[in-house]
Amino acid sequence: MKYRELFRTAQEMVNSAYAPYSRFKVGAALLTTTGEVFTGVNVENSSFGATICAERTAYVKAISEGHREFEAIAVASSDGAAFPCGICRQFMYEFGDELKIITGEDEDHLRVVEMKELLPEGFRL
Ligand SMILES: O=c1ccn([C@H]2C[C@H](O)[C@@H](CO)O2)c(=O)[nH]1
Ligand SMILES: [Zn+2]
Repeated sequence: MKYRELFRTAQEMVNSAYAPYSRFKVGAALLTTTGEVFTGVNVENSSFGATICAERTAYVKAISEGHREFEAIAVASSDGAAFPCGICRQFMYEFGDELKIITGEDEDHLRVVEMKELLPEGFRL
């Protein structure tokens, strides 16, 4: 299953997270509609509000390389299933409400949900 592999890529990223404050490490793997994968981790900061989540790191990398269309994002953490936070939901909604979000405790317990379920009636200009 393609999403299983994407989730494994997210899991492989967890150790690269910079999370000295929360110790909650997150890895993400973002699949474009043309088949490229961009990874990301959470990067925390002494000024806590400056922290960027793994999901947005992956998006920023992909968008800055010219990509705009995304099929799915897998999210893995050092401590069980992680669903994207509210800021990330809004950030990702900008690029489509049909994105699949793959998360779970491990690759045998994956959940696949759609962006429009995570952020119904989302805001877009
Ligand atoms: O889906 C999530 C949820 C949380 N975090 C990060 C932000 C912060 O560094 C830490 C604790 O909230 O986890 C993510 O990267 N993605
Ligand atoms: Zn977030």
